[in-house]
Amino acid sequence: GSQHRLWPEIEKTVKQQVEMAKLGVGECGTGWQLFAEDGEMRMYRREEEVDGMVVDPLKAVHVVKGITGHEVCHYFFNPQYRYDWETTLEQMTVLETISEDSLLFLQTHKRIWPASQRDVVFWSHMRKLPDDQDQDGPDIWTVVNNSTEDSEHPANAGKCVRIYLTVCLMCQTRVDPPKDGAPISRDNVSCKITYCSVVNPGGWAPASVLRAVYKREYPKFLKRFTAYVKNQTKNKPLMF
Ligand SMILES: O=S(=O)(CCO)c1ccc(-c2ccc(C3CCCC3)c([C@H]3C[C@H]3c3ccccn3)c2)cc1
Repeated sequence: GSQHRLWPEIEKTVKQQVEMAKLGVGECGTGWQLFAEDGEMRMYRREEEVDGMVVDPLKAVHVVKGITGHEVCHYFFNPQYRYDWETTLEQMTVLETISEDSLLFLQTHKRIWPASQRDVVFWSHMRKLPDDQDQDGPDIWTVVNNSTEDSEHPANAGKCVRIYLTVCLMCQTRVDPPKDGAPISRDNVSCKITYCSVVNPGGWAPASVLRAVYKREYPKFLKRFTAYVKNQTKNKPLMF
């Protein structure tokens, strides 16, 4: 059918974000600093400011047993689950269904004192991609969220400061088949999750407050979200 106005941007951004997510934190020698560790989860950030505002890029890598990349992306992308795991969310609206794997969201996040309340408009796209580093392995599943304009919801028209974000959740599934040729079970799968995010707070907020919020919220978010997916899928058939 005819192309949606956002489709070219979605295509370009998804490819770009997946390539960046594949880059390790050791590579490109730039200053990724480890700021949180919990079991298999490692969280890194780079300290960056734009116009005096903290926009620290974040990259998290986590390995979770018993779930697949398709399942992780399914529960991250679909709006009906979001209030279960996104604790800083106050309001979420699906403004437009662009396609069955692309949605336009408006979200308001809980106010973080002393900063004013924030909202964000972003498109969200879920995609399966061949894993070029492991041709005969399972595909990569990804969800990319990227801020965009929406004429019905202009920035800073109400009480909220509009933020701008790009988020990439990239999932690589690993299957270790049982020796005895038994069918694949949850004990034989694990998922390597790479979560990259850059959030521009949109208006001034004290750097110390923002960095403290990110330090607290991001590890909590990834732990809570992955625990949610494990709990939701534990008695369901595997989704590859
Ligand atoms: O991955 S997603 O696309 C999932 C869909 O919801 C995503 C993640 C995070 C955000 C977000 C938006 C605003 C803020 C701040 C900035 C200044 C004041 C509010 C934060 C800070 C609060 C931190 C935070 C970190 C991680 C998770 C949630 N909260 C995070 C939005 C979307």
